[in-house]
Amino acid sequence: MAVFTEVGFDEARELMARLGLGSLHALKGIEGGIENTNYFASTDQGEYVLTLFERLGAEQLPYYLCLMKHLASKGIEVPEPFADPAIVPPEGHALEIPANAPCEFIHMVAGKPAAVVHRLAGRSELAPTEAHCAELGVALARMHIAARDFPRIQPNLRGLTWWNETAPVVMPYLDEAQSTLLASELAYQNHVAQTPAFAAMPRGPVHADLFRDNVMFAVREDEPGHPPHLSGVFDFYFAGTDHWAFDLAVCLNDWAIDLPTGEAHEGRTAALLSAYESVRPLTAAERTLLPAMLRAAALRFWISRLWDFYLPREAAMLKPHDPRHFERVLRHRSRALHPFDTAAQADAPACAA
Ligand SMILES: Nc1ncnc2c1ncn2[C@@H]1O[C@H](COP(=O)(O)OP(=O)(O)O)[C@@H](O)[C@H]1O
Ligand SMILES: N[C@@H](CCOP(=O)(O)O)C(=O)O
Repeated sequence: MAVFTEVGFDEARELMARLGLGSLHALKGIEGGIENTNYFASTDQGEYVLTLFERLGAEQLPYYLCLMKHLASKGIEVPEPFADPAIVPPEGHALEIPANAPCEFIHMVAGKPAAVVHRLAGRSELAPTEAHCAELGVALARMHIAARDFPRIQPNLRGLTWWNETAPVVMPYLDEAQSTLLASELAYQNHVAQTPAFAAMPRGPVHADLFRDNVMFAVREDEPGHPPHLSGVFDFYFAGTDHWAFDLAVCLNDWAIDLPTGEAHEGRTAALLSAYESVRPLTAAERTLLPAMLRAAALRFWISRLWDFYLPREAAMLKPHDPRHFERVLRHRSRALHPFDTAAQADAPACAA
């Protein structure tokens, strides 16, 4: 992440003590990421991550933090958030809890809503092999299934509505070819969203940003000297209720893409897909619409990168992502054949692009 908001050592020390996490001895701003302010916080009891939410309001945060808690309780490797013992969780069904009710996982730090979670062991694998993609595919499908009974609902805030709102904001910065691509792809995705196949695809809580840099791999304690395995998934702050196939497409567009060209890598695509399907086979509607979802996922990150690039925020440490990468991915995806077979391409909705 970037450090958008500086946190004083004394304020962090008081928070860690209040949460029962021990005595703070180091607080270090983290350079990766672009959405929130993150610090590694080391205490005499362990290693933690302090996140200050820069754009998200306190009414959206319970969804993310309670989802992480829900997944952790089902044995999915995610950072578990720490509760303020002074806040009593509201009773009743999650859907009946008012959005502004106090949430035990949200703390105020430097005037911003914040969370403290466990620091996951390991490091991200930024040059994934087919084996890494296969581990990711299994983890993603297990996560979808484990989240099925999560009782809260919150739309993907970076979904179709946001694309429609944000495209006109970035359009003035684009050249003619880019404007044409953006407008036609948006029209295509609005069309896809009206189709029966779209309505038929299964939905649930999805991560929606499960890129290489949001997954950790670590050597297992009982396998010293062996290669690292997937040890955890983090950064749930774009999660929302959306189609599982969209989430799968987000992963394929990062893990199974050749970064210099933006083209799909056949072996990594096959590894990720077949591993995912070894846990949860895709439905017929998902198979039909996977090419459209791959385009949707490319469009989503092209728009957000354009937005971050041309309308940047102040930050002490910020490395904006390159929007041209997802423009290239989108151009390839809108030309590509179906990842399963070419016959199924004919079943996909008419393409306006
Ligand atoms: N729970 C965690 N465990 C270990 N490292 C983490 C954790 N959360 C964040 N990080 C580190 O912080 C970096 C930025 O976090 P990220 O959530 O991607 O930020 P942002 O929300 O701003 O995109 C990650 O690349 C990772 O190195
Ligand atoms: N993964 C997104 C950006 C979101 O930032 P993250 O650091 O929270 O993953 C992209 O690559 O555009």
